[in-house]
This record gives sequence, structure tokens and C-alpha cells, in this order.
Amino acid sequence: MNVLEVKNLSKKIGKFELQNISFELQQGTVMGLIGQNGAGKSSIIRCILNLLKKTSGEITIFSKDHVQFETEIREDLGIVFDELHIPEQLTAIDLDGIYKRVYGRWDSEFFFSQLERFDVPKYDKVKTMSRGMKMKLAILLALSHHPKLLLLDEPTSGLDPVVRDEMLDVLLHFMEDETHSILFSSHITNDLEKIADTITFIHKGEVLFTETKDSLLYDYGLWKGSNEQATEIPTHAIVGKRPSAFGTELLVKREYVSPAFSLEKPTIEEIMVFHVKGG
Ligand SMILES: Nc1ncnc2c1ncn2[C@@H]1O[C@H](COP(=O)(O)OP(=O)(O)OP(=O)(O)O)[C@@H](O)[C@H]1O
Repeated sequence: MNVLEVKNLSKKIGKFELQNISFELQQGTVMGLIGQNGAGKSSIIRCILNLLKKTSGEITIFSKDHVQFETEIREDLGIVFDELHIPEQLTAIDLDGIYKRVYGRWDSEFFFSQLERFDVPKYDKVKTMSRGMKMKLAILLALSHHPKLLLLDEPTSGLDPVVRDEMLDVLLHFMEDETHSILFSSHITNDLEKIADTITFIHKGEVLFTETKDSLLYDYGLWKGSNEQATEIPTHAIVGKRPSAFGTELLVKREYVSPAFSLEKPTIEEIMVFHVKGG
């Protein structure tokens, strides 16, 4: 069952355009939306949430139209942006009081237990918190009404590796329930490598591909060798090329390359960089 379906989404924003974006998020899975700065990831999430009005296309969440059933859908959605959009003079205690009135299923007990678990202070004003603290608070605010789908827009950008790891732990814990799903936009591909099941790659407002992480990492290989040896690799196998200390580094489609060539497993970051820059 798909919890989110985006079909032929188009949206013009100034000179930028999202063009015919389509992808599906299956229940119980995590999809990573990757792409360079300015590729259109945030705009897609904003269109899904109807914060940006789409020009055309169809978006359904839990099989319901995202505009027509917006209020109903919100109860089951947890949303985190890269900035915490709440008044800075409030404390976690104040926020509990506010969210309780917004969400029917708000769970104060869960919220306070998670604040304690992740060392987020209850009585401090948001403006006195570090960026890491604020992002942990943002995620806990998004989780404490027990949503079924999390939409996360660059939640780990600007965080140190320890806090990022803690955040991923929270998300992995959320995913232990198989009815839960996450759409997670990031250009920190390391994080996605840890938790994503599928990857949708956005480039200049278009979907370049959607693939499962495992097949993505299996389908591509990284070859390193001299410039001369590189000429033996069939050109249709080459996705991208860059100079290296050895001569040349190639990202190739494994299926078109003879097993005689030794290939390394690329990272998602390498797949992204070669696609964007190495053509
Ligand atoms: N209000 C706006 N007016 C004009 N152009 C905009 C506006 N908002 C976004 N854009 C443009 O839309 C494009 C896509 O931006 P978007 O924020 O969706 O990208 P992104 O992939 O999320 O990037 P990042 O990783 O930097 O957050 C960019 O070129 C941006 O300059």
C-alpha cells in the first residue's frame, strides 16, 4: 500500500520549475529525496503539504487528495523543516500546552519522556537552545501525536555527527512500527544510506531516478585505473567520469561491464556527484 503518491507534479516558482515529478512511498518504508542545493526537494515537500499550490498533477496521502482532505490528513502527519518555526520565547512546557490543543492524539507523557531521553530541557526558552537541541525538539514535537507518516525536510543539516546519529536513532525507533513511513529530504547522503529503503534523485526540478537503495548500490560500480585502461570500458556503461590520483575514476553500470574489470561499491554520494558533474 502506498501512503504517498505524487503523480506528474508541476510547479513554477519564479525562474525555477518542478516538472512532472512522480514517485510513490510504500507503507513501512523510508524514502530519501536527494539532490543538490536548489534541486527542488523543499519545493516538492511544500507542494505535498499544500504550502505551495501546485500548478498541475495529483498528490494523495493515505489515498486521499492532499488538498481536499488536508485537515484530516494532518492528524497522521509529522512534519520537520530545517528550521524550527515556533516563537523563540516558548519552552517545551509551553509547546506541550499548545500542541495538546492542536492534535487530538497529542501524548504529553511520551513527549516529556522523549525530551528526557534525548536531553532536551523542559524549562529553557527555545532561543537559548543550540541548533542540535532545537532540531531534536522539532522531531519530538513532530512525533508526539503519534503520526503515521513523517515528512522531513533536511532535518540533519547543520548538526554534528553525534546529534545526527541520535536523530537517526529516533527515526529508526519510529520505523519499528511497520505502519509508519518517512519521506526524508537531505543532501547528507550518509544519513540516508543508514535509513532509506528507496532513493529518489531530484535534479534541476526533475526526477532523475527512483530506485531501492540496495539495487542502486548494486547496479553501479566504481572503477579506478589509468586513462589508457579507461578506454577499454564500453562508453554506454559510463555514467560519469572524473580525474583521480590513478588517472581516471568512472561510475559505471555494472551490467554493461565485463566481470574482468574490478569494481568497487560506490556510496550514494558518489552516485549523486557522478550523475550531476561527471557526465
Ligand atoms: N519563493 C521563491 N521565489 C523564487 N524562487 C524560489 C523561491 N523558493 C525557491 N525558489 C527556487 O526554487 C529552486 C528550488 O529550491 P528548493 O528550496 O526547493 O531546493 P532544495 O533542493 O530544497 O535545495 P536545498 O537543499 O538548498 O534546500 C531554487 O532554485 C530556489 O532558488
